[in-house]
Amino acid sequence: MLNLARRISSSSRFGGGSRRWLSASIPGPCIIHKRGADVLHDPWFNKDTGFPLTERDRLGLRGLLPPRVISFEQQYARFMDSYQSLEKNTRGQPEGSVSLAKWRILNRLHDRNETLYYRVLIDNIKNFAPIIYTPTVGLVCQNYSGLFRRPRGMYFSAKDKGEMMSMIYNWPAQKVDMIVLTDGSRILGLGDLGVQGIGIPIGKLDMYVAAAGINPQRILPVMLDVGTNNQKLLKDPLYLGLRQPRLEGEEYLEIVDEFMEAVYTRWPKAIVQFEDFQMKWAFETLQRYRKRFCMFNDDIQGTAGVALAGLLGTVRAQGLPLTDFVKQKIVVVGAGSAGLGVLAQAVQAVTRMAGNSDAAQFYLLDKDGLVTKARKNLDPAAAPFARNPGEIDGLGEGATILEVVKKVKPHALVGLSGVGGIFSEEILKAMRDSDSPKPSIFAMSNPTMNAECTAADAFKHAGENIVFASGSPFPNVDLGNGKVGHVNQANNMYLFPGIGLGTLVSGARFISDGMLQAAAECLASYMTDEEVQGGILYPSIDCIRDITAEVGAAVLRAAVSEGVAEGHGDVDQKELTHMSKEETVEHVRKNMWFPVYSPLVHEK
Ligand SMILES: NC(=O)c1ccc[n+]([C@@H]2O[C@H](COP(=O)([O-])OP(=O)(O)OC[C@H]3O[C@@H](n4cnc5c(N)ncnc54)[C@H](O)[C@@H]3O)[C@@H](O)[C@H]2O)c1
Ligand SMILES: O=C(O)C[C@H](O)C(=O)O
Ligand SMILES: [Mg+2]
Repeated sequence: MLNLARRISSSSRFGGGSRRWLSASIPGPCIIHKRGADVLHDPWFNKDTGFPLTERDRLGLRGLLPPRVISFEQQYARFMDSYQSLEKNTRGQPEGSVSLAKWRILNRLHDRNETLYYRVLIDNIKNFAPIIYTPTVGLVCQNYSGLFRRPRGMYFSAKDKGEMMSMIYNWPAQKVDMIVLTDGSRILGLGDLGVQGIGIPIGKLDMYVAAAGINPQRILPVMLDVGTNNQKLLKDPLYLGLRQPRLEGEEYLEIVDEFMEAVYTRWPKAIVQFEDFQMKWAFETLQRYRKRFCMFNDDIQGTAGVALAGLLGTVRAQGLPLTDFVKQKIVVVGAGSAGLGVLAQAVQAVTRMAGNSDAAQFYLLDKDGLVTKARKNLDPAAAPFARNPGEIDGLGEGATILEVVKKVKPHALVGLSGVGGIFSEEILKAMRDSDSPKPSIFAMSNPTMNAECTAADAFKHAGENIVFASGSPFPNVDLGNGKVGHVNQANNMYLFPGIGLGTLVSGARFISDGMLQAAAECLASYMTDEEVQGGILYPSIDCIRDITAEVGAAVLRAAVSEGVAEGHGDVDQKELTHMSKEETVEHVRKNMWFPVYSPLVHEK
């Protein structure tokens, strides 16, 4: 519901520096250089029927709107009414078309009135996240060329080589804080969707606004269109991207290099989040840019922190001290950017706890089964996690998931394969013999259809005492007798907004391992013992702004202690250094934008 008691932002509509929030109830003015119909057609300034009469006079709007002024609260209620009517009227219709209808109504509001859009999004994040983010965003990407009405964000294609440095100045905002970039090559578990993958940066940045209060006037979704290898799209007459196979090798890297140079020439303090790149480019670009630019890869690094926080939670759920993490047997299915990122961070955690990684009992499987040192053409990125063939009771190269689960009896089974339903009934039943009293099953692949198993199947086959997490939301499971199987959403949305916000407010030059580790540790320690004992590993998405403020503060403090923070806005590095933990959280919170109608003041 609309929360009128919230604090309001005085500043952010200017795009000029992030001034502190006011606790007073009068929002600061906003300078506007347009008048008349141009104001109504700019979603950033538009208030629809909410323009007060004096403002209508000042901005030349008189006569362009019906005479009655409708308050923000009334507009909000009217939108929610139409949304709820849509829900009622589409009951019983196919889920996909209902979700798309919901996405359309939200998208229309986004296109028309950003203030109202972000306010309803923030207040109803639990209901709307599955529409603007996973799983519906996957469907939107699959149908993007048909759904396209208006552009959002920027598109740089292979045909723009040599032009990017000037093209970047076509973006109308003077300042950009946060960019989410994709090349569309691995969209969720849906594969190569080419230019249609732009839906992902848009959805991620909506989460940045909702969860981290990044000013929406300073976000930029970007599609790097280097072609697609998706034959269906290449043949589709409506496909909006380049009709050519993906660039490879140096040709590909030259495009990404040029884009990165262009971005940092115009906005040297912008943060770039790489999203949904196929594995080879995800690792290569992270390696290539992470010390030169302020960037991170969400699928590798954001996912790793969320998974590690969840896995540490499952140790606590068993009533064990955190240091027992080193004894956990964890099977990860999927050796891509996400699976390898998770294992790398888990190994780092073991090393911190035990002094070295010898104790780690992790098992990695890909499409060819258990990854061992006997693997032909073993991927160097997977090599550190390859087991010796036969070291566990005859488990050899390429052993199946079922064989591995039966022999290893893992404490946790983590799915990051992108393959829906791969945790079969037999595999889930085998988890009943796990060495853990509360076996964990993380079906983290997105969207819902690609989850390794459903929540209901996990509780049905693996038993009621499991701890369950999925990447896309599932409803809690009714176990009968008043008992409920809790579903956690192990999604990087719990970390990337805080990583971005903490980095921004710290003014860090780059994103260090220490900053990422601090983010994961903060999330891991967020839940109480009682909650984790009840199988609840992550906070409710309803309080995503609170957790993001905490994560952001942890990231900021790590940046300060590692000496990479340079300060942001009118708060310099020295001032950041002197803030207590509580003051840092408050400072991060104060930097969050919050949507209200600001008085508009026209300037030529
Ligand atoms: N929940 C989250 O926060 C989150 C974050 C990142 C990625 N993901 C999801 O994880 C999935 C994988 O992402 P990625 O970037 O690692 O993809 P990727 O393409 O880099 O890797 C996929 C891996 O799965 C393996 N695989 C394919 N079929 C398999 C099978 N039948 N059995 C075992 N392994 C198999 C492949 O060999 C590959 O190693 C996607 O569905 C994505 O949506 C979820
Ligand atoms: O986009 C998500 O929901 C999580 C993750 O980044 C993914 O690629 O699946
Ligand atoms: Mg992703």
